[in-house]
Amino acid sequence: MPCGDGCVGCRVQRRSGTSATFFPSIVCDPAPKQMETATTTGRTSRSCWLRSNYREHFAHNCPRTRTAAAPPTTTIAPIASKAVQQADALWSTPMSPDVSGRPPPNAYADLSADAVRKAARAHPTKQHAMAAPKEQVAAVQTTPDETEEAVQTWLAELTGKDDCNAEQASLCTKLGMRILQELHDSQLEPGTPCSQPLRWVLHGGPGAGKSHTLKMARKELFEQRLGWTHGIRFQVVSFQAVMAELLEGDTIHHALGLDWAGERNQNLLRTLQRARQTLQWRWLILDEFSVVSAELLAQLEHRCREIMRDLSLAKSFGGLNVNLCRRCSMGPAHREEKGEASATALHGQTLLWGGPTVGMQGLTELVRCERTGDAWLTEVQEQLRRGELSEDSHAFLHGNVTSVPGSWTLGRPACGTPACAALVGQSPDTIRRRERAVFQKAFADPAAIFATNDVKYHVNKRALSWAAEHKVVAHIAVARDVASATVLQDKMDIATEKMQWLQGHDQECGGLYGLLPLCIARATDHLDRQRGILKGCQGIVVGWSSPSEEVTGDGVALWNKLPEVVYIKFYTATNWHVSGMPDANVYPVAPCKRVWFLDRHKKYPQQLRVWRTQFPVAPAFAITAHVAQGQTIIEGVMTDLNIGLGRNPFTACVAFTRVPGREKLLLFRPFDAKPFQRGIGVGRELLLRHLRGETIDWTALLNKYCEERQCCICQQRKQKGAFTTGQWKRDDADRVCRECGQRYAEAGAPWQCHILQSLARRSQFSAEVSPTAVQLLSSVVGGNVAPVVCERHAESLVRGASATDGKKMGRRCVMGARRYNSCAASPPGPIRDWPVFAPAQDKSSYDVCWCPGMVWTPMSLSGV
Ligand SMILES: Nc1ncnc2c1ncn2[C@@H]1O[C@H](COP(=O)(O)OP(=O)(O)OP(=O)(O)O)[C@@H](O)[C@H]1O
Repeated sequence: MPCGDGCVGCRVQRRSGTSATFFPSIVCDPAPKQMETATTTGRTSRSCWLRSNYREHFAHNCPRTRTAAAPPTTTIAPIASKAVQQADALWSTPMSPDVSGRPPPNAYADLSADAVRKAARAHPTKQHAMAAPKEQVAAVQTTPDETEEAVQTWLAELTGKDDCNAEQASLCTKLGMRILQELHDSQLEPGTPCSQPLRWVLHGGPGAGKSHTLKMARKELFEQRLGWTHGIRFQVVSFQAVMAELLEGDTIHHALGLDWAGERNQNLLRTLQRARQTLQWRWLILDEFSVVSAELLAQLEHRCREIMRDLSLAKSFGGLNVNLCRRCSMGPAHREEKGEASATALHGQTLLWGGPTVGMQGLTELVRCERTGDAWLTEVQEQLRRGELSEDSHAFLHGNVTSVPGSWTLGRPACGTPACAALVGQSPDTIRRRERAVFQKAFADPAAIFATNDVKYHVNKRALSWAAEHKVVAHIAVARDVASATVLQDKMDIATEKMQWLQGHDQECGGLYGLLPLCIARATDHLDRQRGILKGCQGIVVGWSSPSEEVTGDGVALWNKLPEVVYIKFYTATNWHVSGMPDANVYPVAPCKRVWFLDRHKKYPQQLRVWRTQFPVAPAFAITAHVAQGQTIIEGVMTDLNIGLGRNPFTACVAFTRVPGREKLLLFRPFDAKPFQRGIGVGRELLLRHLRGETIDWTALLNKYCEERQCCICQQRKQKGAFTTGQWKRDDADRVCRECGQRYAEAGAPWQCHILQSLARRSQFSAEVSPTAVQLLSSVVGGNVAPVVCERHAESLVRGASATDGKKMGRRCVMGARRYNSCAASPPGPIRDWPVFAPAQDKSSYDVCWCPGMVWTPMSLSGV
């Protein structure tokens, strides 16, 4: 993050009273505290950024709106609206007058959309590396280069390589040794037992070079030295398509044919086809497995057993060598069907925790951050990752007072930059203004990475300022919403309604934008696997077939009717060319139609159906952290660490760790340090220790984290989850587990007697107050004392045997009461301190049996 006019080396000094404060990073205008909530309020916040433009346009184009009186009122929660205002303020650059009403040249207007689309459907001129060939030859292929010598030469060269550090070399050696072992095994006599496959984990912090190492091993060893082909001898998979694209691999689901739809027979057929293609797989490399749930890992393993030629059921992953690449970053992004969850999750966990025979055999840890040489940034990244953000780092990030100095040494900025020296003595506001001027210019283009889709949606408003800055007209594709007959009956003013739909969140409208600015775009679907245009793939709109209706003004052109295609130049791993197109990597994207429901929050059946037609792309000014995983973004990143206490801090860390240096990082707004100071769950560290082969004191951990308490009914000791919160918190011995409670509730006897501790039917509780007890109490307090019915307790009596109710009520069954009364002659505790009850005025008000809990409950007696 630069100080002054772009110096990257120092932290700008500013005077504040007697102490010097520093600005290592740039933070845009401090936002009010409530902004935090805006991040978490979800989708209540709506963009109104084009409303006025569109309203005007709509009024001229839709006859029904001319008579429609009131403009639509969009309700925006006050807190959320502040977030919108801030985004608007940041990117509300006025449109350039030069471009107003002047459409940009469209070199693609004359192309025939149909012909181009037909050409795009044909196979790409160059096969994209990522997509596995549709049908591999089933016959076993041998590669002549597959020799021990080839492997050993490569291993020997590793030591002299500049781009391979010691830990990375250690993993490469591991892979190489395994290949040598397999080559050796292939020489053995048939029937001789072979060595165990390698199941290994590669772990490291952000930017440690995990993907780099895997790529190196794949390209240099597998492909160049051994002549292996991806998809035939080895497979690289990842959970998300964008991650897979980065590694030139494939998604887990696609590569292994998971979750196929259709008939079972069809699936079996496809499984057979897949098995033919995977006949010679020897290696499976899974990147970013920290976002893979235990269920999916189990499914993957199961599918490997199904499709691999090794028929031994005892072998995990069907006898494949498996390399899992892991970052301690985010939680699983994937959840499986509930029905199967527990069984498959357990199996998935066994693969990690089960030890070398069934699971992972060990791990290699990459400890050096290779992405950035910025020691300060690396330290802050590590603090964020570990959940141990120091107060000083937090203060540095906000330009607040710190307890340690930055670059200010010996009365001058240590960086020696004149621009930084000029800032000395300036007011904090001036410094901030100048810094903002620097960052706003520098961060006009870079992607913003956010934890959730909601904030990301607002940041995409940058499209208008981007267009103004690049002196082009901002083209907005207006979605076409066709309402079903039920909607037309239900909604009286459909024109006004439609305007509001256009401003809705794309996630709620079939994943298609209502108003879609077309400049920098990102595919929201897999548009063409062969060419690597997958979900999340980025590109720039370069042209379109002429739209029939266009309204221009203020540097914005609204397309009332969508063009047949827009031409987008996609940045894919490999280059390709659609015949008939003037440029490489330009792809025609046609609008698609999706269904969404106005009453989506209602339980099924949803009836208010709307069909939306729009291009399946989104503005690419902002992406979610999940999409950004695994990328190194050298252009810079804008991110938001203001995530609120409930969110996962690791998601925010992903954005923070994508950059090669602090000057490439912009924090969207101030953030609270607390979510980043809560440490990380013990599980992550434990798994690492387990994989390292360290001895873990499981008994001590069980005692600490898996406390057990006894159920008074079944007498079994159970963990917290087996009790309701109230029962778990009980400090007496009458705790009842969920299972017992449920059993008694089903039998119609959910009320617990505090004397016998058993559960009983309501009829087993007497409606009479024991005369012995009244007599006893009267003798103690020296007057006519009668128990009083407490309506509050009476109410709780019928609700069941919760711990709190039980305590208040002192509920006892008839037998329990008898037993109590028989020993009540010598009640525990100082009798004189017993509470004195007002005499009952009207016995008829005693409609509930055991109301005077405080008098009758042994707990109350002993408690006073
Ligand atoms: N040994 C090395 N020498 C030089 N550069 C390296 C080395 N290892 C990795 N890099 C570079 O560091 C950057 C980060 O590497 P990579 O993306 O592989 O890290 P990662 O561990 O996968 O990161 P993350 O988990 O954050 O996605 C890349 O630009 C890569 O080229």
